[in-house]
Amino acid sequence: MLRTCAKRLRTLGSPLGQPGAQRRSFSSEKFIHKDYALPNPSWSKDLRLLFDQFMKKCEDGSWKRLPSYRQNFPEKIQEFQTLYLDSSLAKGEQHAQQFPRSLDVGLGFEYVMFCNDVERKVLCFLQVGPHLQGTPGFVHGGAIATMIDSTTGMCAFRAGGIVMTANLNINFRSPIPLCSVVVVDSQLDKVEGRKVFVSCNVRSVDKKTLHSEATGLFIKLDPDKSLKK
Ligand SMILES: CCCCCCCC(=O)SCCNC(=O)CCNC(=O)[C@H](O)C(C)(C)COP(=O)(O)OP(=O)(O)OC[C@H]1O[C@@H](n2cnc3c(N)ncnc32)[C@H](O)[C@@H]1OP(=O)(O)O
Repeated sequence: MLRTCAKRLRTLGSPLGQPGAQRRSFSSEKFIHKDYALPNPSWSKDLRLLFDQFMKKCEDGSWKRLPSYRQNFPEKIQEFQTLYLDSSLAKGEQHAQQFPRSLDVGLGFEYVMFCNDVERKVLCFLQVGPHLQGTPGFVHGGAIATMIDSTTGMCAFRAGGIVMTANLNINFRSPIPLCSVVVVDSQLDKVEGRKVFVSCNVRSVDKKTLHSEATGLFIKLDPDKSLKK
């Protein structure tokens, strides 16, 4: 698996595999966004197949592919700061990046999410790159938690708007081989006032191996309470 992974990365070549390549340049006049939830040469056959399969499911409108960017749109940052931060604390954070998109292409998290708002589900097809190693040959638990948080967070966001993770409970059942592809499957359980409950499992592509199970509690942010920095 690792050898295949290294081979795919070599084919990426320059400039994609180089540190700093594909960085977005920021200026208030021109903000370039690249959608990273689309196939690139680092994607394995498994990831590509899942992507193609779900793009077909999008044709009747039941499923939607969710685009994914490294940086938030400036107007969204502004809106968030205006609503939830004490104005005296609000600072421009134009150079901040979304953590799961901050590693170079093919080395970290390669993923695409699809949602089904009727079934209240978000699925993430994830290829775990060689820079996410924990125990030799396997993915770091924190990297798995990151993608569980992101996927369940997206599921909660689609139901409740702007939310933050209040509690995340994960059982790691079997290790994930580095460079493999897994499916993070999240389901909205219930919404109680500002509390959004989501559950999730992580399985191998053939569904035979259960890697992790999790539950998350997300809280819808209250515009009357400012977040402290
Ligand atoms: C699309 C985007 C995907 C992104 C995914 C990534 C998301 C993240 O990783 S967010 C980063 C990690 N999370 C954080 O840093 C959050 C830190 N915590 C906080 O800021 C606050 O505790 C926050 C905002 C969650 C809640 O604060 P606040 O709005 O004051 O809510 P609060 O009034 O305390 O609680 C509301 C309700 O939730 C309950 N609650 C809050 N926290 C918890 C908790 N940890 N466990 C159980 N219940 C809780 C309260 O008991 C209360 O219940 P009830 O209404 O029944 O009395």
